Order: sequence, then structure tokens, then C-alpha cells
Amino acid sequence: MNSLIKVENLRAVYLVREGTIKAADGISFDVQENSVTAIVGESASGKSTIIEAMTRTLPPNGRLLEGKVLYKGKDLLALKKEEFRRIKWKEIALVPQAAQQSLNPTMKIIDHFKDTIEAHRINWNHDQLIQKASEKLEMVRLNPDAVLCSYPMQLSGGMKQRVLIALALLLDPEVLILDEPTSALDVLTQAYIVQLLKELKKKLNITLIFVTHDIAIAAELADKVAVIYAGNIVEYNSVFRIFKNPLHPYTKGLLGSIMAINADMSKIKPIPGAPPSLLTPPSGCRFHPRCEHAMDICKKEKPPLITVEDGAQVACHLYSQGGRKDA
Ligand SMILES: Nc1ncnc2c1ncn2[C@@H]1O[C@H](COP(=O)(O)OP(=O)(O)OP(=O)(O)O)[C@@H](O)[C@H]1O
Repeated sequence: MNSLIKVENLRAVYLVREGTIKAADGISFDVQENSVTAIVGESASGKSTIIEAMTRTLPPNGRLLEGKVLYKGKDLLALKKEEFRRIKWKEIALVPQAAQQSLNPTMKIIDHFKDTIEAHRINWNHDQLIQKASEKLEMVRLNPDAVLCSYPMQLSGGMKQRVLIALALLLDPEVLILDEPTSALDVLTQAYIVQLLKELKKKLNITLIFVTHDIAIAAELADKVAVIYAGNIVEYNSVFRIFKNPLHPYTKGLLGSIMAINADMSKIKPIPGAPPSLLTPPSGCRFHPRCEHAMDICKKEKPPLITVEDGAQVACHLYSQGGRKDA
């Protein structure tokens, strides 16, 4: 498989009254063609910032300090606005976090499809639009006859999320990026959306990148998982190895916390402490204050993301300094 997207040293911050929030601090990862990549981490770890920086959708107080997002050899972050607009949606589509709220309550669903083609200067006539919109709605198992003439408030949360996925698929993108596609949905609807994304991936041979705070959803859907902690990727590994043989102490902690849902409560092993403030993150490895294996070097030097075995990548001095690897 080829690398379709290569993210290199992405650094993004937010300017706030108190200072600078270092939300994405040197993010690098490759996305293979036709693969599913999950970006996983706790709330406020910087997952959305990575997606927003990659898709040039940072809010007004966000600043991209450096980095590249290479897509088919072009740096998306260096493209002129017009050139980027041509790629966005037609080749790379985004369903942002909480996008359901972006559906205009006064517009029928058909008008949202119409707006999308107008925004991207596509000249379909009304019949073509209905045909394409219906095709995409059927793909997400919605009845076009009922949905196209509905207002958003007439649809459930799960239906709205499926409408958003259908809208994102309208121009047949090669890459679909979804930020928390299952949050704010009940457990059964979450499972339904995950199943649907699996089917779409198979049917359309599309490349998926999605953000979730739920590692169980990543396990279900992803081929590769990027584990984020406090604005850094601490581990980038195949989903199989993340679960079978996680490398980073933080990944192990995350896995310990999902055990609690499925198994014996006495096996809960929460990670001690709390995630740091990204205004004043810890020196060296940002995880060191919570890590039971922290060494002197961890307080001083940020560990680089290194490739260890079978393409697995980890940012931890236990691996880069030849220390204990059985942490
Ligand atoms: N517009 C903003 N202005 C200031 N700080 C922000 C802004 N957006 C995000 N942040 C801060 O940046 C950090 C990373 O936020 P981000 O939304 O990327 O995390 P996340 O992992 O996606 O969280 P969640 O799962 O809760 O959505 C957090 O500390 C957050 O409070």
C-alpha cells in the first residue's frame, strides 16, 4: 500500500489571554491508501486540533506554526486558497465535530445538498442533484424520499449524522475525515454508525481518518491507531499490535481503562494524576509526571517518535535509550 497522506511535524497553537496553548506539538504520521486511521486520546489532548490544522479549519485564534500535509505529493498547507478549495470536498471531505449543529434548522435536507454543490461550483441540474443525493443517502441506509424533504429537527441524532456522512460523500472523495463521528449518540446508534463506516470503506475503497476518545471504537474500525497525549503522538501502531502488545506506558493505561467497561471492576487501573495544562505543559516527555517508569531523561528531553519493530512507532525513552521495554 502507498502512503496517500504524509503529515510532517505539524505544530498548532491557540492564542488566549493567558498565553499560548500548545495543542499539536510536532505531529507526524503517514496514512496509507484505502486504510482506516484512528486518532485516539483523552478529551482535550489535541485530536481535533490535528484535524483542523490538516484541513485548514483552525478557529480564528488558532495558529499553524509549522508542518506539512503532503497529499499526492502536494503540501495542502502551502496551496493557494483556490487550489485547496478544489481538493477539499472533491478529494478530501470532512465531517467536523458536532457537525449536526451545523445543519441549518430552516433548510430541508435537499437544500443542504444543493448548498454543497453550489459552494463547490458543480453544475448539476435538479434531477442530477436528486439522483446523486439519493444514491449517497441510500449508501448510509436512509430513505431519500423521506429524508430529502425533511428538516433537520425531524431527524434523530443518528439520522443527522448519516446525512452529514452522505453530504461528505456527495462528490466521491478519496479521503473522508470524521471528527468524533459517534459522540453524542447512544451506544446502539454508535455501533450502527461504526458498522456503516465499515461497509462504506469496503464498498467505496475510501481512505478514512477518524478521531475518537473511545479506543474500543478504534479497535472496531481502524487499521492503524495514533495515540495522542497532551498534543503529541506517543504511539502509532497497527490496531492489532496496539491491543496485543502496546508499547507506550500511556497506551497501556488507556487499555487498562477500557477493561473496566467490559470486565471485572476490580481490574480497573486508572492512570494516576491528570492530563497537563497545554498552556504550561511539562518539560521533556509530557507524560512523565504520570508515568511510573519515568527516568531522569524523561523530564529533560522530549522523546522522538521512533520506529521500533514491524513499522510500529513510539515516542518513549524506554525505547530510544535502551531502557526497560517491558514497562
Ligand atoms: N479555539 C480554542 N481556543 C483556545 N483553546 C482551544 C481552542 N480549541 C481547543 N483549545 C484547547 O486546545 C487543547 C486541545 O483541544 P482539542 O479540541 O484539539 O482536543 P480534543 O482531543 O479534540 O478534545 P475533545 O475530545 O474534548 O474534543 C485543549 O486544551 C483545548 O481546551
